[in-house]
Amino acid sequence: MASYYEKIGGAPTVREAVDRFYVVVLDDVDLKPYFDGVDMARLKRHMVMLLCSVLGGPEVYEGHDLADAHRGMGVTGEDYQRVGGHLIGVLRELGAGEDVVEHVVATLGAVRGAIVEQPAEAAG
Ligand code: HEM
Repeated sequence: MASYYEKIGGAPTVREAVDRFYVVVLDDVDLKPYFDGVDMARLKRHMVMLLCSVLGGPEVYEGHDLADAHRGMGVTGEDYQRVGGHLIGVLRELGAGEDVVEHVVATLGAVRGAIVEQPAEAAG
């Protein structure tokens, strides 16, 4: 059975998704300030490896542990939801099926605790 990675078109699709993802994130005025001074080339490289491996590709994630990478940023639950929504949005844009989307949503749920440091101000 084809992996999610193969189904969406492998590394080229993941690279395109990550490029589009950070365009959307940096275009979001609530999120942009987090990325001031960040080496975006390195961040993209790490995000591509992470997403490839999450989707079942052969790439190995070599970035920092997600909790270490985000410690001290004060990422709120609301920010997290927005970032996750942008990622799902670009995956859909690139033709990812619901099975892929569900897998990524589940993974986002699983790593949320490592990244979020403050509760969302309000639900919904
Ligand atoms: C939604 C799930 C998220 C995933 C899977 C994720 C993944 C990553 C990865 C792989 C890195 C690179 C770590 C490294 O280079 O070693 C990173 C760094 C970073 N993330 Fe996230 N992230 C997520 C959510 C967020 C959110 C919600 C924010 C802020 C609103 C954020 C802000 C950042 C910033 C600013 C960096 C750069 C840190 C630095 O280089 O100093 N991330 N993230």
